[in-house]
Amino acid sequence: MSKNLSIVNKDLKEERDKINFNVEEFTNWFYGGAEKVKEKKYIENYFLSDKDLNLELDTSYLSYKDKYEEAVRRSIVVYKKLYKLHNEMGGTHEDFVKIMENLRFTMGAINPEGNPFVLHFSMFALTIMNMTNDEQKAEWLPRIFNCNILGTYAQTELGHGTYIQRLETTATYDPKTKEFTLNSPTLTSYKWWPGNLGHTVDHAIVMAQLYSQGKCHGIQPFIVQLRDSETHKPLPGIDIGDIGNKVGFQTVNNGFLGFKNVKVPYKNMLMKNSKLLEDGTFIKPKNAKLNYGTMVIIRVHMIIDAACRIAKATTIALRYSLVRRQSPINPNEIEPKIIEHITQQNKIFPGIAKAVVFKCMADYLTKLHLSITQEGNTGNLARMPELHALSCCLKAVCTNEDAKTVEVCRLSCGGHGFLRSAGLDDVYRNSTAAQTYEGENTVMLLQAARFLIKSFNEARNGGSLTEGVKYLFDFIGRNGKREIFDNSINGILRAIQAAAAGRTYIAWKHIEDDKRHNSIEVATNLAGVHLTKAAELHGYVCLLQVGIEEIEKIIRNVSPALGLVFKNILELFAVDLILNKIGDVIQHVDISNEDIEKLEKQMETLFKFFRTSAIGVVDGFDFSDPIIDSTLGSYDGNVYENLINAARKSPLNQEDVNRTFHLYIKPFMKSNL
Ligand SMILES: CC/C=C\C/C=C\C/C=C\C/C=C\C/C=C\C/C=C/C(=O)SCCNC(=O)CCNC(=O)[C@H](O)C(C)(C)COP(=O)(O)OP(=O)(O)OC[C@H]1O[C@@H](n2cnc3c(N)ncnc32)[C@H](O)[C@@H]1OP(=O)(O)O
Ligand SMILES: Cc1cc2nc3c(=O)[nH]c(=O)nc-3n(C[C@H](O)[C@H](O)[C@H](O)COP(=O)(O)OP(=O)(O)OC[C@H]3O[C@@H](n4cnc5c(N)ncnc54)[C@H](O)[C@@H]3O)c2cc1C
Repeated sequence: MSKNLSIVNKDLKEERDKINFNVEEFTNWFYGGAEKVKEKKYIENYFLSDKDLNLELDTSYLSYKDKYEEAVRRSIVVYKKLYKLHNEMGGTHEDFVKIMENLRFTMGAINPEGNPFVLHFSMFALTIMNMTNDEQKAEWLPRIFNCNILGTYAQTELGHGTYIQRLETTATYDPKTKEFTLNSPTLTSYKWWPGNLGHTVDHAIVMAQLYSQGKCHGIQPFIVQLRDSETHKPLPGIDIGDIGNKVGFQTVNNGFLGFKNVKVPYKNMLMKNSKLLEDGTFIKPKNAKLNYGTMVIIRVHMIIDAACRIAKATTIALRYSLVRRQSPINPNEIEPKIIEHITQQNKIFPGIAKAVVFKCMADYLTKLHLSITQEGNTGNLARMPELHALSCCLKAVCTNEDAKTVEVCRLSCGGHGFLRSAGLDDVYRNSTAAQTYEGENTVMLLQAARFLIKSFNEARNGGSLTEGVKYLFDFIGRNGKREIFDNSINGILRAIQAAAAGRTYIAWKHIEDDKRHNSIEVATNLAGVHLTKAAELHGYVCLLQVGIEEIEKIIRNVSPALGLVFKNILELFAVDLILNKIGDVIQHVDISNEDIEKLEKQMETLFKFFRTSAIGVVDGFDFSDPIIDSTLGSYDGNVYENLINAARKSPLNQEDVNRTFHLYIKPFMKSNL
């Protein structure tokens, strides 16, 4: 890829010259302030400029094994530097978090197919931080942060990923020896999928059914050593390995794991929530779902990941669309930049708006998570179900939108979008993986729908509702009358709320009707399609509601020019949403054909305004060239030079004649068949 930033493609330069707001001001908002941007740039450059990383090597051409080994090598270069930088910065916990936050983006450029240590610093560390008692923290945390041990989160099994109550791994306690014995009684009880498990880590949090005093007490977390600290050989009774090639995440080293009479000391059961006394007496936690806490944290984090993947994909698609010229609109005119085709704007502009609104949602959810966790630490668990429902719902809606948007961006780049060097394939693979991991999206929507149906019943009975679902009262209050549409942002919000509430009502009624002949569980299953649609619409309500609230605040705090851009983005998001959900809206809102045509016209007007701001916004996402890593999306826009340079690096082009010519092709051609 061209490194010369001074020679920017003239079409792209012309676009940047027209930007009428301060791009830096947008960047400062996106990263949470000028200081954070400075930090991000510093940390990014600190790692990416390291020659030992050998980033010139295009790992996509390596074999599966070589890719993994290179990913481990690069990660170790990074982690060594991480500790050096951490010490230089002052060595506090806050410094560590700052570096880790920025590393999330940087690591994508260093190991594009995934990080073989990601679970150590995320789910493993977080579980130990949040589910242990004080002695356990003192014992394990220093070893984790010094990387004396490396760990993962081993929950999913061959037979069960979703319905974790039925995990089959057993941990049987013996009060005489004060040990648990871990076993995998069936093939389906083998752990399957945990990231970094195959050959990288030597420890894991293992979720297993606890048996004590002859009773099963449900799934509990245990810290288990899997490999010898010196030789890295699997310990006796441990059957462990890599699960093989996947659609993506090739270097994450997802693994399998079986136990045969593996002994684990008493102190290794995580005891913050459930407790087991040394004599084997089990003490229930205040809420059994506290043991699911790590999944909730990661689901919350996944919203910002989705926003960033969309931001990256739209940056590539837009920059390319501003330099690619094809197909005159007026027959006698020069070929326009492809962005002039309105359908191209329709492919890319709503995606940019989604990245911004998802970022608002990520900020909101992160704050909510913090406040509900603080309440939890004082023993008040009342809002746990609300957080669970919201994080499930938004994890599903945002990662579904993410995968769809990234794919549309790829399509918007035509043939070149299909090249690996375009940089969209890993983004897409990571997006689709996110639809499955940390809770499969349909299942996540069904969890959110449980909360909606409960809230609907509560509303019907005149009970109280949490803020985010109060719109159900409006629906019930209308008593079967349809919401009257008005074409304002709040009008659009009310329309989507009416659609979400209406679909919740349909699902609720479906269940009530079916309950006459079936159990509640069967009736709920039969209403499943309505339930997932209701939850999805609820997710959009949350996004729009939070988008409106957050963007109103932002507009009050930024320059008028940037404020207009945010207003434009919010309207784009809202109008795109209602047009995409018009079928659901029509069912529950009094909206005329003229209203819909007006919305369609409004979208065109919004595109017109956004046409000049779009490049400023994607530049404002501030992905440096090594991070964007795309022939089509580099800052200089020298797409064609980038493409040919990347092609020349293909291993096949390192010699004029490939040996297969002499081995096979020539003899075949000379054989006269
Ligand atoms: C220092 C580092 C800092 C930061 C790093 C941060 C981020 C890095 C970001 C990303 C990198 C991370 C990862 C890399 C990539 C991949 C890793 C992937 C990991 C995994 O996939 S781990 C495995 C994940 N597995 C799942 O998600 C399983 C999904 N299934 C479930 O969650 C449960 O089975 C399910 C569906 C919730 C059902 O549970 P259960 O059967 O027990 O419940 P019931 O149906 O009987 O009852 C439901 C009932 O329970 C309530 N509830 C359920 N969960 C919760 C909860 N968590 N909190 C509160 N309440 C809960 C629910 O509301 C129902 O209540 P009701 O009965 O309706 O009243
Ligand atoms: C890339 C990747 C990384 C992963 N990393 C980890 C890790 O580090 N640690 C770990 O423990 N696990 C990990 N996992 C496992 C992951 O969490 C599970 O695969 C996920 O939770 C889905 O569970 P499942 O595979 O059992 O799917 P299933 O539940 O078998 O899903 C199959 C189908 O059944 C449907 N279905 C299942 N239950 C219901 C229901 N109740 N109602 C309606 N439909 C239903 C689903 O919607 C889906 O369509 C990872 C997975 C992937 C893909």
